Amino acid sequence: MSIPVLILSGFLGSGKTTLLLELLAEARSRGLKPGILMNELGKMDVDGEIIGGASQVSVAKLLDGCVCCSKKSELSASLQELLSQKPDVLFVELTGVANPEEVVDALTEPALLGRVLLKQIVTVLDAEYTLEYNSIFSSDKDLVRTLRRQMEVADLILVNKTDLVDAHILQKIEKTVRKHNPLAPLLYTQRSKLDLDILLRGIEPIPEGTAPARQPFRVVKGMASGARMKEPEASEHAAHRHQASFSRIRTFTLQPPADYAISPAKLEQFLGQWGNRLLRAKGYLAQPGHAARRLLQFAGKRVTYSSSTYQGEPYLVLIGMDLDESELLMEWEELLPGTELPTGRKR
Ligand SMILES: Nc1nc2c(ncn2[C@@H]2O[C@H](COP(=O)(O)OP(=O)(O)OP(=O)(O)O)[C@@H](O)[C@H]2O)c(=O)[nH]1
Repeated sequence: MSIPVLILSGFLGSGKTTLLLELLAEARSRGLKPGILMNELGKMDVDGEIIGGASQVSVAKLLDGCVCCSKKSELSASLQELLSQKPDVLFVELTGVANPEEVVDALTEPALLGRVLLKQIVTVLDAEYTLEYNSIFSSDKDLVRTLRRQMEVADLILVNKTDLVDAHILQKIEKTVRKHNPLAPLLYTQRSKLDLDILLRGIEPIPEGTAPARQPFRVVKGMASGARMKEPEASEHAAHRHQASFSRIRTFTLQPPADYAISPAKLEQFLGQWGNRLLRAKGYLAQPGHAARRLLQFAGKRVTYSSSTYQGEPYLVLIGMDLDESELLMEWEELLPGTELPTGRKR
């Protein structure tokens, strides 16, 4: 069974920790055991102290670095540590300058694939400062880009601290938000208070003895006889129903046949065709001329390859927003007939 993950993003001081405290209280009243991952930029673990003092829950902390960059490798290890304590739900609070998709990326590490399920990304906006942060005149480019990204990928947007601004500011914020995310529900909040059923609906205590999920929850296999999607076992269906992801960001795991080496040119053509809908891709694949699996990374529309010691089945994870599954599957099928066996034989 995969553990649902809620990602809390939003700029510094917008109200993420306040929301997390609300979520913890609600989770407790629902009999849920949460695990928390907190990421702080400074060395001082301020929020961890607040949370730790407030509840008896498993907390993992990544200090002095943003998960996007320096802490990325530790993120997967921390999440695994949290999972070993058998939580019913994971809350991940990001630093204000993190892109939520970077965490989604970490959720697709081999050790976590299929053990966690992204439920929703919540972005909290500070009503007092959002317009200023978003203005290209008063903010630096990176900051504006991050803020917009946080809005774009959100499944729910909270405009918080409404007590500090007038109604016309809220209207302007809504206009700005809608430019970047026309779909996500937008709520106005004070002290990050909302009907938390919106976030926790369908998350239930996991009965003792339930086996943890081992398989990727969405496996698409490329096969000579035609691609197919791995269907969940009958017993998994109920779990999948109530654990449905409500996120626009989805991950897909593509598995080429074990001994097919995919040429970089074809792979890049495949990756390039999704435009902005493909946020990131990575995986371990066989490549012509290389005996060992190669690590592929696709980020910011650039592809890089590096050597790896990975010895498992090859796979490619795609992280996309509004990616169409059947379209993806069709194109993946197209890609495979052109692949080459490592020996040079054509398929
Ligand atoms: N006036 C007002 N203050 C708020 C509201 N929500 C949160 N705060 C306060 O704003 C401050 C920052 O809130 P946090 O929840 O710590 O914000 P955060 O996003 O976790 O901040 P970082 O961890 O620095 O990124 C705290 O002092 C909160 O009590 C609100 O709706 N109105």
